[in-house]
Amino acid sequence: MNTSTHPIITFIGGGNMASAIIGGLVRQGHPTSALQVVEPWDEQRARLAQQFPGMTMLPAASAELKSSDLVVWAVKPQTFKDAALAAGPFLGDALHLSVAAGITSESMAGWLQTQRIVRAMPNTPALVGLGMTGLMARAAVSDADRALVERVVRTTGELVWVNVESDLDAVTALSGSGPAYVFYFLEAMRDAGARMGLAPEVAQQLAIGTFIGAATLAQRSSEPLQTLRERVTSKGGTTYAAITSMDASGVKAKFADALFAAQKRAAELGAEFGK
Ligand SMILES: NC(=O)C1=CN([C@@H]2O[C@H](COP(=O)(O)OP(=O)(O)OC[C@H]3O[C@@H](n4cnc5c(N)ncnc54)[C@H](O)[C@@H]3O)[C@@H](O)[C@H]2O)C=CC1
Ligand SMILES: O=C(O)[C@@H]1CCC=N1
Repeated sequence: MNTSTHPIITFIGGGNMASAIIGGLVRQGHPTSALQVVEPWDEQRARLAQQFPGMTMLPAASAELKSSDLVVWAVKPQTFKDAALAAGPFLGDALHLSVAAGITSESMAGWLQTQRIVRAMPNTPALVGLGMTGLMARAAVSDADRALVERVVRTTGELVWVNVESDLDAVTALSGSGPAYVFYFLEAMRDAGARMGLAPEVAQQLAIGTFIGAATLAQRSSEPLQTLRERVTSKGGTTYAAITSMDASGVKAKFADALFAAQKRAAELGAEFGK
C-alpha cells in the first residue's frame, strides 16, 4: 500500500461507471494525482482529462500501473477478459474491485492470479452521490481491504454487503438496472400526462417530483410500503381505480418477470464471457 493517505486508484475502462466513481472520489477530496485511467477511446480520454484535470490517462495498460493500490474494473463484461489479460502483468499486488455485471470473482481470480477481489454492483445515481451499491468480497479479502472499498464506494452513495456471490445477480436486476425502470415509469407517466392535455415538461416535473417525494417518504417512514400505498388509496376513489386497473393487467407480475429476466441475463453474461 502506498504510504500517503490517498491510495493510488486505477480504473480499467473510463466510461459511465468509472466517471461516476471518479466524480465521487474527487468531490470527497481524493487528489486527481492519485487516480489513473486506462481508456483506449481517444475522445473519452480527452473528456475525462478535461473533467478531472491531473489524472494520469493511459491509452493501454503499461508499467505505470505497478503503483496501483486499488484497481477498479469498469469495462463491459464482453471485454473484461481481454482487458484483464492485457493489464494483469502490470498490476503488482493490488486489491481489485469489479463493477462488471455477471463476471464472477472466480473468473477474475484465474485471469489476474490473485484472490484480493471484491465485486460491486453500483448504479448511475452514483453520478449525483445517491448511488446504491451491492458488494461481495472473496474469502481472502482482509478487513483493511474491505474498509478501503467501503471508503471508495461511500463517496458515491450507500452500500450493502452480500455474502453469496450469486446474490449480486439479484442486486444487478434490482438496483443496478433499477434506475432504467424508474426512467421507464417516468416516461410512461409523463406521456400519459401529456395525452391528458398537460404540457410534457409540466407532466415530467410532476412525475419526477412524485418519485422523489414517495421514495423519500418510504425511506423516512417506519411503516410498511403497503400501508403507505393504502393511505393514498381512498375506497372508490381515483387511486383505487388506477391500482385496480394495474392489478387487472397483471402489472406487478409482469414487473417481477422483468427483474427475473435481468437476473437471468446477469448469470448468462458471467457464463458467456467468464470463460
Ligand atoms: N451503466 C450502468 O448503469 C452500470 C454499469 N455497470 C457495469 O459497469 C461496466 C461498465 O459499464 P459502463 O461504464 O456503463 O460502460 P461504458 O461503455 O460507458 O464504459 C466502458 C469503457 O471501457 C472502455 N474499454 C473498452 N475496452 C477496454 C480495454 N481493453 N481496457 C480498458 N478500457 C476499455 C471503453 O472504451 C469504454 O469507455 C459494465 O461491466 C457494466 O456491467 C454496473 C452497474 C451499473
Ligand atoms: O445493463 C447492464 O448490463 C448494466 C448492468 C447494470 C446496469 N447496467
